[in-house]
Parts: sequence; C-alpha cells; structure tokens
Amino acid sequence: MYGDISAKAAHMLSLPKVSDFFARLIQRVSPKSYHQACAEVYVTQKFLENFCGDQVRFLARSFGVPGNHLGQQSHGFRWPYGPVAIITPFNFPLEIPVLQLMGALYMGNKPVLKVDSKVSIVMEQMLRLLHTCGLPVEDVDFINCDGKTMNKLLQEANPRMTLFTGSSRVAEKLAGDLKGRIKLEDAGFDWKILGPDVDQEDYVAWVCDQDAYACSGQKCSAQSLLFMHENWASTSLVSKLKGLAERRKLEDLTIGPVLTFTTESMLDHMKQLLEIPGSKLLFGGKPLEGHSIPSIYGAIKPTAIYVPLEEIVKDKNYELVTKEIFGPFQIITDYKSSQLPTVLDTLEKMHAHLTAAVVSNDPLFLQEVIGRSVNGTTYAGLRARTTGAPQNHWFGPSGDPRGAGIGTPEAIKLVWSCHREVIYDFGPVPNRWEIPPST
Ligand SMILES: NC(=O)c1ccc[n+]([C@@H]2O[C@H](COP(=O)([O-])OP(=O)(O)OC[C@H]3O[C@@H](n4cnc5c(N)ncnc54)[C@H](O)[C@@H]3O)[C@@H](O)[C@H]2O)c1
Repeated sequence: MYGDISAKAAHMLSLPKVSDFFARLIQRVSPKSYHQACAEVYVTQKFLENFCGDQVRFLARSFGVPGNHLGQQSHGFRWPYGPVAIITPFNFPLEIPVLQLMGALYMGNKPVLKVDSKVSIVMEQMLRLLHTCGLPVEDVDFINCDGKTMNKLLQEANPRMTLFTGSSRVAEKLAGDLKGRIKLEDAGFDWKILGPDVDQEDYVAWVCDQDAYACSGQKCSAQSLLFMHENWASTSLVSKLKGLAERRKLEDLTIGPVLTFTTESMLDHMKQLLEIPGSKLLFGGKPLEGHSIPSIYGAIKPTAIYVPLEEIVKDKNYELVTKEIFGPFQIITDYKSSQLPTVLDTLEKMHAHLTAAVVSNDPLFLQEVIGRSVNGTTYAGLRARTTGAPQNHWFGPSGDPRGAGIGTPEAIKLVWSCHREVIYDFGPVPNRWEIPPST
C-alpha cells in the first residue's frame, strides 16, 4: 500500500503546478530563494520515487540462518516500534517531515508528527496530498503545538521511539526526559578543509559561498568553519568568496531573515570573536538595509571572520569559535602542512559530527583527514561540499549512539525499526531421546 501511495505522491509532486505550489508555500514560511525551495520539493519527490512498488516491502527484508538440528532456524526481522513520535525544525518544512514520516510508516509504525509551528502549514498541505494519494487518515496523527506542550505529550504518551531533528539543547533535554528512547539529528557545526592541492579556484569559491550562505546559512549542514591550507590562503579565494557573497540580495531571498538569532545577537557574537588577537572581519558584519524584517528576527549580510588557528585551539576561545550561529556566518582560518594535526584535534573536540568536506584530490591527504575524523556525512574530493545532500546520500551525525539518519534505506531501517530474532524450533525431537542428567 505504501509503495502505491509513494508512487502517486511522487507523480503529484512532479506536476509543475503542484511543485510550484509547495515551493512558494515553503518560501512563505522559511526564508529561502525559489531555487532552494524547489530543491527541497525535488528531493522529496525523488525520495518518494525511490520507494515505489515493492521497495517498501524490501526495506523489511528478513534473513534466516540454519540452526543446529532439523527444524531449527533463526530469522532476523526488522520490527516496528509501534507508537513513535517525530519532531522536526523550521528550516526544511517539507523535506525533513516527509522523509522521516514516510520512513516511520514504511517500517510499520504509528507516528505522531510535530513540525515547528512557524512552518507547519506546509506539512498540513502535504498530508492532504498524501490522503488524496491513499494514505489512511488514521495512520498519522498530526499535532500543532509549541515545544513545551509536545514535551508534555511525549512524557505522558510515552512513545517507544522519538526522532528529534533540531537544536542540541532541546535534543539533550528530550534524551533525558525520554530516558534515551530517542534518535537525534541535532546541531551541526560543519567544517570544510581545503587541502594543499589548489585547483579550480572559481568552483571551490562558489561551493564555499553556497555552503555557507544559501538559505541564509540556515541549514544544519551549513559551512561554519573553513580551514584553508596556506597554498589556498595565498590565492584570491577569499576575495572571490567575498564577491559571490555580495551578489546575494534580499529581493530574491538569496540572503534573508534569520529566524532564531536577532541581528544584535549575531553582531554581538561577531564583536566577541573580533576581540580574539589576530582575528579580523573579512566581509559582511553589517545589518541588511532597506527592509521591514521584524526585530525579533535577524538580518545581516553574509559574514566571514578570520580567526588564527593558534587562537581557535585555546580553551578560552574554543567554545566561542565553535558556537553554531544558525545564520549567514562563518569562521575562516588557515593552516600550514605542519599544523594539520592541530586542525584534526580541533575537529575531534567538537560535540556534533554532522557534515564535513575535505576539498582535495590528494588521496594521502584525504586518508589522513578521513581516518582521523568521524562526521556522519563527509564529502571528499575537489568537488566536496557540506550542504545539498540529496535523497540518495545518508544524512546524519556519527560518533553518537543516538545518531539518526535520513533518506536512504539504511537510514530508514536504522531509525524506524529494531532488530528482532525469532528462532523457530519445530522439532522433531530425536528418536529415543532421554532426559539427560541435570546441568
Ligand atoms: N541534524 C539535522 O539533520 C538537522 C536538520 C535541520 C536542523 N537541524 C538543527 O536544528 C536547529 C534549528 O532548528 P530549530 O531552531 O527549529 O530547533 P529547535 O530545537 O528550537 O526546534 C526543533 C523542534 O523541536 C520543537 N521543540 C522545542 N522544544 C521542545 C521540547 N522541549 N520538547 C519537544 N519539542 C520541542 C520545536 O517546536 C521544533 O518543532 C539547528 O541547531 C540545526 O543545526 C539539524
């Protein structure tokens, strides 16, 4: 049934008037350009296509292992949890809830879904589309409420598993309240390392601009810390990046409002960073002008701040430098080949290991960095990026047993089902079997 529902929903989302409707609806509540909103609809549509026909059935493929005697065999099953909850943030109002909701349903669970209330109209409309495509209305509960109410609902209803996507602060609170029955997709302070082999400067600068500033930096995968090898530091990469960042404009939402930080709090953060010896403003650092964005939101120009590596590693600066600013804000630093171990230690100390990019085509360099880091979604190679994971890449943090994933069959199986082994043992009991001595 879910294969059929997915096929119909994928077809509907592929109709230009439907995809345009959802892209515009996303734009109304989550500030991003039309192109970025369309990409969200496109990924959702492709995901649904991936689980048409018998693909849902195959997700629950079991296996059998022969036993010790005739009639005995063990069967490993992917088993649903039953009652489950899904909590999703504001920044991907369609993609995150649809992918997680369908994953929960594909594996046989009964989910209650709560999307950030600022943006939940998108999912409300999508649920109506899914109902039209055959989703039984009683299969999903959809609740619109604030975080506190949801917290109470979870504690009282006691779902067997909750998937939380959002900030680390709320993630940690829920992990305690729900006694660990939770999987997390939490904050990302995502890094990119440019290796010693300089090539394709324009391309690399463009990817850096997209990674740091598309959706005004409000992607959990956004580039927050860029390490440039000294070979890159001596190119015009930063000035190219500056040029690209300055092309962004409010009119088409290639830069726009920040929903969870005010302008003042981002500029304050910048001031604190600029007090670190040797740090400097590379570009941005000013409020956006000529707009009517309410002051409870943030509006700043794409911003980059240089902080020397020697200062980043100091205990007194580390927390400040690696604080996630969910906006168009990044730290840039540089390193010499001899400082690579320091760079790697800096990464190791981070608490969230979500996405990363190692921009190099030098296999030994890649090996060194990948072998000593743990990020769940790591792009490696000259074209490496931190953002833009499509439905066919696992996306999720690593290095934490609570870490969830989204999108791929592996992610769905891991998050939305548990392993169950049934050992069939039909007999026959051997002829002339006698009760043995007690053991
Ligand atoms: N890892 C990922 O895949 C991923 C994806 C997107 C966003 N994020 C992260 O999400 C954050 C931004 O999103 P946000 O500001 O909406 O996050 P948030 O943690 O404030 O809110 C996320 C969701 O949790 C709800 N919520 C808040 N308090 C709650 C509580 N006590 N109990 C139950 N639910 C509660 C909110 O209403 C919302 O629906 C960033 O830190 C970003 O990195 C992570």
